[in-house]
This record gives sequence, structure tokens and C-alpha cells, in this order.
Amino acid sequence: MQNDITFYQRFKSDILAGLKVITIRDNKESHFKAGDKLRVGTFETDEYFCTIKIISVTPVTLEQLTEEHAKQENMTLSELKKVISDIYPNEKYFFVIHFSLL
Ligand SMILES: CC(=O)Nc1ccn([C@H]2C[C@H](O)[C@@H](CO)O2)c(=O)n1
Repeated sequence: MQNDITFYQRFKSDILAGLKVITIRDNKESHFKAGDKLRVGTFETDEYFCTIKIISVTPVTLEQLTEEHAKQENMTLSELKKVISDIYPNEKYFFVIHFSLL
């Protein structure tokens, strides 16, 4: 069965441990709705590793990111901003996808 969303492999252990409960994506991955159940795979191999339930999808800009977002990503705020800028070098508008592990 196909996965609905992928994460870089390096984030898998934090997701499975419940330490990472949000992901910040661009407009192309903003279509998820509260209550959706998503199969999650690794970006590198598309290997399934868990199912998550979407709690909310909220627009945000890079400047609006806070320590609370960083905590929910299990990172510092500067680490989070660097990760996002590396993945989306030219993007300013994002969506915070809050999820729980099923
Ligand atoms: C294809 C793609 O963009 N995949 C992504 C995007 C983001 N993430 C992670 C990295 C950070 O923890 C947050 C914020 O973007 O989400 C990812 O694992 N895979």
C-alpha cells in the first residue's frame, strides 16, 4: 500500500518515540485535514514505519516560528529554522501539521 507522507530517515526514531509531533511543510503538502489517518514512510526508501492521525494544519511563516514549535520538533529554534531553510530554500509560507502517533 502507498504511503501518504514521508519523513527523512533521521527523524524516524523521534516520531516513533513521540518526541516529534509536528512537521512543517510547504503548500504542496498542506492538503491534509484534521482526522486524516496517514501512512508514514521514509523519504529515502519509502519504507512504511507508522501511521499518524492529523490533529490540525495551521499556516505559519518562518518568522512566526517559536520555541514551542521547536520543542514539538524536538529541536532548538535555530536548528528548526536551519532545517526548514535547507529543505525549502526559497519558501516563506508554510503549514504546521500537528499529528499524533496511532
Ligand atoms: C520531501 C520533503 O520535503 N520531506 C520532508 C520535509 C520536512 N521534513 C521534516 C523536517 C523537519 O523536522 C520538519 C519541518 O520541515 O519536517 C521531513 O522529514 N521530510
